[in-house]
Amino acid sequence: MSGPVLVLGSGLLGASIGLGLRARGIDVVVSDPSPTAQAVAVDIGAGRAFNKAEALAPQLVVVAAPPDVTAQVVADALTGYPSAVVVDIASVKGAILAELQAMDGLPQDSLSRYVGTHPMAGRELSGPAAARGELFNSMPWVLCASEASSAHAVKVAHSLAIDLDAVVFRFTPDEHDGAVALVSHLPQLMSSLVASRLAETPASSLSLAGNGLRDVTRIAASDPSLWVQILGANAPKLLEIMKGVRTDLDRLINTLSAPTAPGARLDLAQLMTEGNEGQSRIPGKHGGPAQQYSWLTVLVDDRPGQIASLLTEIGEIGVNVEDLRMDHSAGLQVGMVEISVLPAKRAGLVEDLMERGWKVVQ
Ligand SMILES: NC(=O)C1=CN([C@@H]2O[C@H](COP(=O)(O)OP(=O)(O)OC[C@H]3O[C@@H](n4cnc5c(N)ncnc54)[C@H](O)[C@@H]3O)[C@@H](O)[C@H]2O)C=CC1
Ligand SMILES: O=C(O)C(=O)Cc1ccc(O)cc1
Repeated sequence: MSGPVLVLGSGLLGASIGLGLRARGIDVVVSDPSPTAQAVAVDIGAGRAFNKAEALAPQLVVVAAPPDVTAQVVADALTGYPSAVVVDIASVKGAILAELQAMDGLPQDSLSRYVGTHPMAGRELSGPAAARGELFNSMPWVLCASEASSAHAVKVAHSLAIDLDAVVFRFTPDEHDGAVALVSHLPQLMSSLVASRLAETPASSLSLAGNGLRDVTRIAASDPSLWVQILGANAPKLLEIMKGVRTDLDRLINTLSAPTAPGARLDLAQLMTEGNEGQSRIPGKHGGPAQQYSWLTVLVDDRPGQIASLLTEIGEIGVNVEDLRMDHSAGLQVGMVEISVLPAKRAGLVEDLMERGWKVVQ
C-alpha cells in the first residue's frame, strides 16, 4: 500500500489497523465521531488526526465503524473520496451490501470501488486503548468482492490484508455469512448462554471454576452493543444452525431424563464423539492443518519472574511452546502453568524440566 489510508472509526479494529499500517511506514489518518476515541487512537500512534481543512486524497478508506452505520459511512466515503477504494471490516457482509445496493442517491457504479472485507481477528474488548498492531498477524482476512467490485479495488483490499500480515480468503458475502454464523456467532451465543447461568451462582461454587469454564466463557465478556448488531444482521443464517442445536438439546434432555434406559449411554457417547470429531477439525495455528498438541502442567511459586524463567529454560531445552495458559490453585500460593507442545516432545521435556528442579504434574 502506498497510502494515505483514511480509517473511519478508530475503535479496537480501526486503531489496530492504523497501528499495523503505521508500523509499515504508511501514512494513516484516523477519524471518529467520538473525539475521545480519535484522540486515544492518535496518542497510541495509530495515525494522525483527521482535519477537515486538509484536502485529503486517500488511496484507501477503511470503514471500521459499528455494523449498523457501516453502509451509510461506506456510501459517504464513496461519494466524498471519488478516487479512493473503500473497504469495510464489519462482521456481517450480506446485509451491508444489500443496504448499499438499495441506497437512494448512491450512484451504483461507485460500488466498483467498494469491497466488503472481514478480518477474523478481534478481542472481547472494544475501543482504541485495547488496539494491537499485530492483531491480524497470521489470522484469516476474508475478502467478499461483489459482482460490481473492480479488479483494482480487490487488489487494494488484498494489499491491506497482506500489509497487516493476515491470510487472505475469498468468499461470496452469502458464503461468508453462513460460515461466520457457525464459527463466530454461534460460539458467541453459546458462551453468553453458559455465562448467563453464572449470574446467580454462589461465590463458593464459582471458586471451583477451572479452565473449562474460563475457555467456554471468555468471549461472553464481549461488547453487547456490537453483538446485538452482529446477531441481528446475521439472524437468518444463525437461525438455521440454532434449530439444529435445539434438536440436539432436546435429544440430550430426553436422554438425561432416563440416563439408565437402554441406549442412553450410547447416545451420550455418540454426542461426545461427535464433539471430539468437530473439535479435531478446527485448524491449528496460522490456519494450518488441525494439530493435536500435548499438554503438561508445571507448578510455579507465585512470585515475580517464575514464568519467565520457566519459558527461558524450555527454550534452552530446545522445545517450542505452542500454547500457554495459567491457572491458580484455589487457596494455594502456587500457579499452574499449562504448556502445550508437539506430542513427540512432551516426554523428553517433562524429564528435562524435572531434572532442572521444576515440579511437573504428570
Ligand atoms: N471487535 C471485534 O473483535 C471485531 C470487530 N469487527 C468489526 O469491526 C467494526 C468495529 O468494531 P470494534 O472496533 O470492535 O468496535 P469499537 O466500539 O471498538 O469501535 C467502533 C468505533 O466506531 C466509531 N463510530 C461510531 N459511529 C461511527 C460513524 N458513523 N462513523 C465512523 N465511526 C463511527 C465509534 O465511536 C467507535 O470508536 C465492527 O463493524 C465490527 O463488526 C470485525 C472483526 C473483529
Ligand atoms: O475472540 C475470538 O475468538 C473472535 O472470534 C473475535 C472476533 C469477534 C468478531 C469478529 O467479527 C471476528 C472475530
